[in-house]
Amino acid sequence: MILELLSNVVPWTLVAIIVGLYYLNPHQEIVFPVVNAYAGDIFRRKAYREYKTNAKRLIAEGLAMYNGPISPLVPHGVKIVLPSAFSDWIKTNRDLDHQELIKEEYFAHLPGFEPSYAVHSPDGLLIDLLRTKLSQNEETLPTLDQQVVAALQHHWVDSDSWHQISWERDTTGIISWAAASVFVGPEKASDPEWQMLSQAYVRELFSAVNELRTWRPSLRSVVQWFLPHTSACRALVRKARVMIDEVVKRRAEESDLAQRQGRTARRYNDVLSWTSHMPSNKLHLGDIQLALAMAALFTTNEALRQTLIDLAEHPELVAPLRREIEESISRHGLCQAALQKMDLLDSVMKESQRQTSGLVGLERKAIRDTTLPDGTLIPKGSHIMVDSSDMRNPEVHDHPDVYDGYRFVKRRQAGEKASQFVQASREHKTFGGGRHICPGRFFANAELKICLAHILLDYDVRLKEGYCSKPMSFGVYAGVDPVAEFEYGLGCAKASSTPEARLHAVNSKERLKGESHVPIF
Ligand code: HEM
Repeated sequence: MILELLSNVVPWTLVAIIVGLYYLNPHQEIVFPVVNAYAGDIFRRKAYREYKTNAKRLIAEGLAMYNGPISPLVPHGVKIVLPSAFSDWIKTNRDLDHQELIKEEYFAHLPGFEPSYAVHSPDGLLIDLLRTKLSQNEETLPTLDQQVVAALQHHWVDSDSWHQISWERDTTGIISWAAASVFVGPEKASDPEWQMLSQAYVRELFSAVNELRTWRPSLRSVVQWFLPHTSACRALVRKARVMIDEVVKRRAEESDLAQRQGRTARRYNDVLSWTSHMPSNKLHLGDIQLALAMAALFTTNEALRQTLIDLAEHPELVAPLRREIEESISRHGLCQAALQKMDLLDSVMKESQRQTSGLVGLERKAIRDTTLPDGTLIPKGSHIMVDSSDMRNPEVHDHPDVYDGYRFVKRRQAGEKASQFVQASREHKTFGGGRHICPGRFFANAELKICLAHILLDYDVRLKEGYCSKPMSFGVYAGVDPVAEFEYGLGCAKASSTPEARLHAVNSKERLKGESHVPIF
């Protein structure tokens, strides 16, 4: 009886849900011709598949069909419009593959960063992470800067001739490896499977956020089971949990063995180890890892990319920066104290941040009716954004549109208290502010300085001749130029200069690698 009832009701309920979803689907009207919208593809799974496997063909066919902007990628419901400049770029880029397209995907998703999706650091864990130093019995584990060197050696081409960067591989790869060495530990930092997984999760999550935003809030909890990016996120979470459980198990076995042999077990100093020993933690350790990757990768990567582009555009900064780095590391190697002495590098990084954050930043939702001191009422549920235009305000910065690597050194010398990279202020809100100010900024600072120190001492950088890079604006947001034609070479400029200069470069490289020093993490 019950079965009979169910068999009558269930199909009709399903049909009603599907029809309802179809008509309620609030996908926005797309102004430009869409090249992969298929009839009946409600959840855009087919569009997603096409995008994943045939993006190159989709774009080529789209461009052949329409001579103007197209929206080739809609699987997640986000319009990715390729204006003519991009069309040209795509036409001339000989080997466009999925990796290249990810650039478009990710810059279209910049607005996806919402504090509500960020992990909150339980018990100040992250702060601990960022401040802690290694203790004695951990010297066998690679330090953060050794991991950066390994990542650079792995990803960047070791050649004296100029080489065009692949942003996806050559910067995301470094940042992700460096961050993983502190988050998940040495076992997985360089593991390509973990690298692919954590980077894919970040991409899928931003896409999923945008994908969900195209549906009414009341439907999101249902459609999330069917949408491609949310499904991909769930699959990646499952995989991450398995991988992290394996590491935890292996560490436990290693510790048991050491105990049985009467040795002191190796002590890991990474988020994985800390969270696994934290009784109050109720989250799966794999979930914490993914949440951290989400908060740390995109943001730090953008900062590295913009700084590299600015250095390439301002070669006059390179020599003083190299000098500063060499002087700072000459006594103790690349340690925390050395990083603190790199004032110019700090200023350059902050100035580069100013280039892409000059518009409007943080997004918030009012959780109750709130009246501001001047009487303005912000009704509950309103989405508000914090105006960051002071970063480009001539009353705050002299010649705000000019890139000045020394800007924040000068402000610091003039007695300004909030001019360091990690400091947030009313005028400079790239790390947010108040209770939720980014707890990862100290780590980002160290990671970026270490990466840049190695890059500056080992490589020469430049933009392809004639290329002029500009940050990209997306509505109220700004992001790093995703297609900047940036080149690097192992001592190219030095090779073409004097033999002494070349020797000097080699010496710096050896000094960075060889000297034993107090590790940072
Ligand atoms: C240059 C790199 C980075 C930038 C520009 C950045 C920016 C931000 C911003 C704007 C927020 C929101 C703050 C607010 O709501 O007021 C935030 C939050 C957060 N960031 Fe970062 N971040 C960076 C790197 C990192 C790194 C490396 C980590 C991890 C080690 C991290 C972990 C977090 C976490 C956990 C939060 C949430 C804090 C909370 O909600 O209480 N961030 N970040």
